[in-house]
Amino acid sequence: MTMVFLNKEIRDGDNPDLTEERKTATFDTNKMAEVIYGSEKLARRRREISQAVSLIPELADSKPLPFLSRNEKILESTRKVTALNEHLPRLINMNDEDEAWHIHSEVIGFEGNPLALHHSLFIPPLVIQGSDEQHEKWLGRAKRREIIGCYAQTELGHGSNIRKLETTATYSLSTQEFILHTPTINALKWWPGALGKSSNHAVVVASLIIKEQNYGPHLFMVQIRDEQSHEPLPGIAVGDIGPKMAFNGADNGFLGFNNFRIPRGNLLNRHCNVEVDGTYVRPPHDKMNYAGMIRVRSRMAAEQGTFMAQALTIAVRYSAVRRQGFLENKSQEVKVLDYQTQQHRLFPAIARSYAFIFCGFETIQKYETLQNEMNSGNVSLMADLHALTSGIKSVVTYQTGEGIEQARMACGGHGYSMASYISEIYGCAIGGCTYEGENMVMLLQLARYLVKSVELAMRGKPGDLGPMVAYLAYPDIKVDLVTGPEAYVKMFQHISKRQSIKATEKFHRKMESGVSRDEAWNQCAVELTRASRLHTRLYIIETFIRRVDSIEDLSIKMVLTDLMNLHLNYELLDVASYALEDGFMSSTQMGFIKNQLYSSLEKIRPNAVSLVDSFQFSDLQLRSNLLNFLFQVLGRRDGHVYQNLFEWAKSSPLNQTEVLPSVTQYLKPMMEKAKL
Ligand SMILES: CCCCCCCC/C=C\CCCCCCCCCCCCC/C=C/C(=O)SCCNC(=O)CCNC(=O)[C@H](O)C(C)(C)COP(=O)(O)OP(=O)(O)OC[C@H]1O[C@@H](n2cnc3c(N)ncnc32)[C@H](O)[C@@H]1OP(=O)(O)O
Ligand SMILES: Cc1cc2nc3c(=O)[nH]c(=O)nc-3n(C[C@H](O)[C@H](O)[C@H](O)COP(=O)(O)OP(=O)(O)OC[C@H]3O[C@@H](n4cnc5c(N)ncnc54)[C@H](O)[C@@H]3O)c2cc1C
Repeated sequence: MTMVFLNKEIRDGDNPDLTEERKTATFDTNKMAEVIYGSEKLARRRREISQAVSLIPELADSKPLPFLSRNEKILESTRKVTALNEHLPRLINMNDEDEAWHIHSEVIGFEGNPLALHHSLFIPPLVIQGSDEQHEKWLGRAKRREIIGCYAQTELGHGSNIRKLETTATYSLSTQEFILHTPTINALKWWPGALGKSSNHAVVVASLIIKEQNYGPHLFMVQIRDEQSHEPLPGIAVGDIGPKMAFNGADNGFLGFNNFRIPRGNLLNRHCNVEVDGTYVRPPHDKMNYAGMIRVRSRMAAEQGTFMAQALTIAVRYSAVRRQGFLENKSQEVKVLDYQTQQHRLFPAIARSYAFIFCGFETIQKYETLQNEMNSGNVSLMADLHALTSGIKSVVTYQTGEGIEQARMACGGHGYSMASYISEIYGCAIGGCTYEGENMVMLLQLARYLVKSVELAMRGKPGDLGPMVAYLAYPDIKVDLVTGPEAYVKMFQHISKRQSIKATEKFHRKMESGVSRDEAWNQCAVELTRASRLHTRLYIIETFIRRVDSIEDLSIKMVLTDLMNLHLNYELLDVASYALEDGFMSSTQMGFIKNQLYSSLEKIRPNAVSLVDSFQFSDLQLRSNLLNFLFQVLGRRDGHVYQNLFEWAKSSPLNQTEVLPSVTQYLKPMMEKAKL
């Protein structure tokens, strides 16, 4: 059998323009995949899983999703995810989250499904916050999918400010139960994925009230629907919140409680507790109940990096088969990928995808360390990781949105068609700017940390600064960018440090002038978010450099060095005004950065297709598969775009009849009337 992803594999019948691209690559895409996914085993397992999935027709879409109604989409995503459930034990290692994530994204894609949140937001908080006894009771059932769950925190009136959640869980001393209640419409849970119609359990976040004292948000395991009839339990109102910008194969929902009682043992109590007599046992960290959110945010860089990579795979392959206009040779139109503007649109985004994935690996590992430490009662790492992941989730989601949108535009008119699949990827990815903490709110969380760090440095205590912010106390020494990546890091450190200090000083000046702390903070908020972005971008650059330094294979190292140099120059150019402002960067250096950037584009050009091929997304994953050629078609590995676009259009329900009712009912009478 032919393996799908051999390096430079040339298949008979592939579009020759793509074949030519694959021949020019200077490296092995399988080896690059090992670097992207972290090991030979992980990369190989992904290929094996993709191969196995492609041989199971029931795991492919049975109809083109853009042509389906909302109900049909939910039915189809549920059909696929339950069919997948049957095959899973044979296809993946059930204890391996990476394999599970990969196979779900192959089969489900970006449209969402009723189990998407079960594994990413229902089981993890149960694991993190539940006691051994609670694991015994619910975890096995959840993992076996005997029950389906979601994470119900956000309310109609409050999402960002979770201290003000209005849903209450009042402890009843007499019955030793919690009484869940939704006092107002605003207090309805609103948004939780898979809550609306699919879940029968939820981890609910509610304000814990004991003897009229409010102890803030806590997590409770709540059964919301009958396990046999699937009807909502008495005292519960639940439903779907309606169509969204994307993710319409999932049923995001609302949930209200009318004095709904749950046993005392349903408070997830690994780290805190309410004893029988109502005594509250505090967790080791004030924000322990927020730990699950750090976990999700720590995964977002890698996740969003792969979202952007999928859009770029589609756009780069398409750009290599799309010919339009002329350069020197007037006898043949050029591939649009040869235009410098097209390269400038796509290549920096490829570099960011790599950067986000590398950075994501680091944050996931950091979270795992935190989790182990928390399990043994050490919460000292929480503040640092909260600050770091708050910044990273905000920067990567925003830049991923930018990158996907550029990918769409790079496909011209066909990018606007749902046949490109890019709008679906965009709709899902851009949600990341909002979910898991609205970006501005999270940038301001990181800013708190930066301001505190600057204050420490100002008080002459640089030794107290953690490694992530040690640079805030470094002296300013001018750098020569020609010397390489370290000089770029130093330049970025200067920019980031200066902005953090400026924002902190402004904040102090406001307070000294008599403005209250909160008001002063708000008056400096834009400057503070700028500091957070710069700090985060610096961190991402550093992770990129660390990763490239660690690579041994020379051919891979060379192409990744080109990509890293592109990243360094693109990022620095983007923030150059900060360094020009105080003369730290000269206009000559600015010119140098631009020239380096343009020369990086040229260097990357012959490897562009192979750099995206290296992500090894299957045609199924890009909804461009051969088996189901009627679906989204722009990113096909074989490059046969046009005939498949035509097939796609022919399959539109509108084309199943020649004369539509809109014509007979309205247009024809209008035209007839005009003739009179
Ligand atoms: C076996 C098979 C398995 C298969 C499984 C596979 C599954 C795969 C499935 C599918 C794959 C398909 C692929 C397609 C993918 C599609 C993906 C799309 C999915 C979409 C899913 C979306 C899910 C979304 C979920 C949610 O959004 S849940 C809700 C999230 N909500 C928030 O994030 C709220 C944000 N707000 C807050 O976090 C807080 O309110 C706050 C902003 C942090 C403020 O909190 P507050 O208490 O008010 O604190 P402050 O006063 O501001 O600060 C005080 C202090 O506390 C510190 N602090 C704050 N938080 C933390 C913390 N977490 N840790 C540590 N410290 C913290 C803060 O720094 C302050 O410190 P200082 O005082 O020292 O400054
Ligand atoms: C696709 C999707 C899936 C989701 N899934 C879930 C889920 O499974 N479970 C769940 O519980 N929730 C879920 N959510 C909800 C999500 O977590 C919240 O929408 C998110 O936390 C933002 O909160 P909000 O809606 O209250 O925004 P708001 O806070 O109302 O934001 C509105 C504006 O106010 C600004 N703002 C708010 N507070 C401040 C501040 N302090 N300083 C400066 N500016 C501020 C914001 O920056 C923003 O510009 C989901 C949301 C989406 C879009």
